[in-house]
Amino acid sequence: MSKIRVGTVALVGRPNVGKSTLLNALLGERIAIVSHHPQTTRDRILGVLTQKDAQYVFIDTPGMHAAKTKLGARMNHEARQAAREANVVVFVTSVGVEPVPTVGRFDASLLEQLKVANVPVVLAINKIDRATNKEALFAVLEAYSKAFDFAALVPISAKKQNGLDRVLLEVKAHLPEDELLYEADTLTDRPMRFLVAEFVREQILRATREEVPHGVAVVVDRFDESGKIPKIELSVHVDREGHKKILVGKQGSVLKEIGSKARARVESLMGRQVHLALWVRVTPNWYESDRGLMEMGYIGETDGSKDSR
Ligand SMILES: Nc1nc2c(ncn2[C@@H]2O[C@H](COP(=O)(O)OP(=O)(O)OP(=O)(O)O)[C@@H](O)[C@H]2O)c(=O)[nH]1
Repeated sequence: MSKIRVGTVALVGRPNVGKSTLLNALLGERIAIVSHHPQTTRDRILGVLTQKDAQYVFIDTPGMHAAKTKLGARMNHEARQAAREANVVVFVTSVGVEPVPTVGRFDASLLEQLKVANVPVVLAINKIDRATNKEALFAVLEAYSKAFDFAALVPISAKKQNGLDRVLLEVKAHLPEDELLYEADTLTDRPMRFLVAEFVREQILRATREEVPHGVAVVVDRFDESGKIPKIELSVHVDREGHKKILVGKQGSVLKEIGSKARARVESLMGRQVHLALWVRVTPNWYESDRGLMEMGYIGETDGSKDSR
């Protein structure tokens, strides 16, 4: 097989800057979950994009942030790890309606961490579609280029799919020459049951907005493909009784909507009809204990102690 540019690319940035939207736009498929809530992403998602002359293996890192809970510490750890392992980092930041020509405190501290990682970093300034004052973007670019020695600086809109080819081009320039890591038609290495749980979690975050925060975990209890129509059963663990009430809604209306929207996404990805059943269970403080995190699949048996810092 002839050699092309191949390597891993970590998407790093504060919560809510649009990393998952960017990943989905680059892949042309919605794998990562997107919501208005910060810190939607909890796991690293491996998405693979294969083009004629390059294969990009993307890691979608959870937004790095000050750790308040064990789950937070876990996310920080994953993000740093991803940056260390990657051939190239795409550092995503975003601008508002009126772009501010300074590097925020959060971004500055993340960039400090990246200096240590010593990998090429491409800056993607996202959400430029929101900026009414486009001129102000130049000052933003200048501020960032003073703060860090970026391999390239690219203004983008993940939502409107602007600037994405430029990002890929700049990333490709720093990927090593190698043979394909994955078959050309691979989209993700994540098992379908993981994606199904993520799709349900996405719909929960969308349906409940601020009322049910991040104390929610989705676990697949049964994934049975033996029949004509696959049967998937999931438990939704919430922190307290009040959250269960909100999630279920009047006569089950909210849960029904979550289930049917998630099912539609699963069916579209699997290309076939599925049965999907959801149960809501109250499991207080699951995210504050190693055991809880382990049971929900956020940490493995061996790394529990490492992340209890
Ligand atoms: N206007 C605009 N909104 C965007 C753009 N990209 C993402 N968004 C929105 O920003 C919000 C956060 O997007 P996500 O992709 O979930 O952000 P994230 O960085 O993955 O967030 P975490 O999972 O918290 O790390 C969503 O409401 C997106 O629709 C963009 O280019 N323009």
